Amino acid sequence: MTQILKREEVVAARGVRITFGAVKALDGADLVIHAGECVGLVGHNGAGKSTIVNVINGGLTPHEGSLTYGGRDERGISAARANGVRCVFQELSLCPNLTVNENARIMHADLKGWNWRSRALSLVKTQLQEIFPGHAIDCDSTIDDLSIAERQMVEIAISFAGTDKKPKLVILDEPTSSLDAGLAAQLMAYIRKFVTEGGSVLLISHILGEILSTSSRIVVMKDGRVVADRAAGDFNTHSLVEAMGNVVREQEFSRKTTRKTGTPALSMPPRRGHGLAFEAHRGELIGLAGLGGHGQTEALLDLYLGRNSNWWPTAAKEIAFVAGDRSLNGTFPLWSILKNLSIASLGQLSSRKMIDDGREQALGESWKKRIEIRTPDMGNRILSLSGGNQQKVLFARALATTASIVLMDDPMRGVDIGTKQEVYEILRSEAASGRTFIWYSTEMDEIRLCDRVYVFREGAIVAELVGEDITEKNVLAASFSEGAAA
Ligand SMILES: Nc1ncnc2c1ncn2[C@@H]1O[C@H](COP(=O)(O)OP(=O)(O)OP(=O)(O)O)[C@@H](O)[C@H]1O
Repeated sequence: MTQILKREEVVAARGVRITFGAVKALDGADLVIHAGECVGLVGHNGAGKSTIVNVINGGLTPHEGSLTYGGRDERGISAARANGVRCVFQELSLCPNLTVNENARIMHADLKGWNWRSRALSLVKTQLQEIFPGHAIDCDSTIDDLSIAERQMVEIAISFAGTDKKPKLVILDEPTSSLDAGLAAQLMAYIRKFVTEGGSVLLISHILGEILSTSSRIVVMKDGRVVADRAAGDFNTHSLVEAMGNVVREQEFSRKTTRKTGTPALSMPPRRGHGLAFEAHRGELIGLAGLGGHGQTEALLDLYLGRNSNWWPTAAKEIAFVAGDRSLNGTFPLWSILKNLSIASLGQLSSRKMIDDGREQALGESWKKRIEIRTPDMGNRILSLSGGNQQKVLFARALATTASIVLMDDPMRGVDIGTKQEVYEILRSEAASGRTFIWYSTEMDEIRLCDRVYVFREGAIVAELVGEDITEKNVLAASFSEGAAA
């Protein structure tokens, strides 16, 4: 610890206050980052993590408090950039209609002159290979053609890349939210190496395991303030959750052990003409597992839209969907939080074709309390919410419907641990009352909560795991084994 404090100060924000109307996003927060350390930053949804990132990155000027780079008082995005600060935002910020190398050019202004395209391409390719060895991203693609995980990987690679010199500090705001466990482990290994070589990383994540295993120091935020700042070795999961202001609850779930019987609520023949067929029965919690990008999202979309040529949902409106890419397919950015929540339930909120405002407000208030949507007013715009709180609204939108089947495409992305525990309980009790959930998750802890799990590989279902067989070892074995479904 003493050694860390003696290191060069890369950036220091002290006593920072930022308000948005009535909301105190930062209420006198301090964050100092030194060369050669990975600082883990954790806190509940809406604690102020992304806001302090925006301050350090020069995008927001503190209403009060000081900000220095290397001890010098400077302001603005270009000052941050000139001081070697790079940021991978929670809402990915690549230009979707440009190619990978064109995006690299935007982030690295010095990639100019003759042949810049091939230099940009080789910069990204080299960096991707260094962070995610063995990746299969086609770097000639337009960003639109990449999956959300691939976009996240490209943005991370562009941020760590250096045309002449490496960045001093890379801020990663929930960098693994769309990555599967294997890719997340590769990134964590790279961060450790980067830090050992003298670089600094500010790592924000709700996955406490990666914070504990990768950070040298952990800073905990609550309601716009730093409430703990200690060496990572001084924390364990339990103490970290407590410092965040949550109670650790043991997830005691009794899985359904009965075999599938009767007519399935939803079914689908083997995908890509091989592997196993898919079936979901009433009241089941079905997990879709496997490495990210192996066809789980496509399977959910086929189930929802009935695009599979051999199958058609009998009553599509009986199915609700929680989209995986919230900014692309989830939120209506110009609408209020309440309208975003109620849109899928208008039928039940209307009488004589008119929406009943009172019932709509009541629906909003009940979900606001139930999963703690942190806002002073549900009439505020959805984009005024922190990322995790937006995700909660999408989740509530699906659960508030009367749909008997709920499809979920990695719905807990960026949701804090306290809310996750709450949501797991809601899922379990709704399943017990007959709702069927089909849940793609990149987190093994969530897959373990399911009654039955289908493991995907190269677009097909290669294994079905039930009850006690749902283990990380079995999921990984099926994900990698050539003939798993044979
Ligand atoms: N542009 C904005 N307008 C109004 N309120 C905002 C705006 N940006 C952030 N806030 C509010 O500031 C608070 C802090 O938000 P912030 O995004 O920093 O939280 P966070 O800790 O990053 O949360 P998450 O874990 O969900 O990403 C929240 O209450 C949020 O609603």
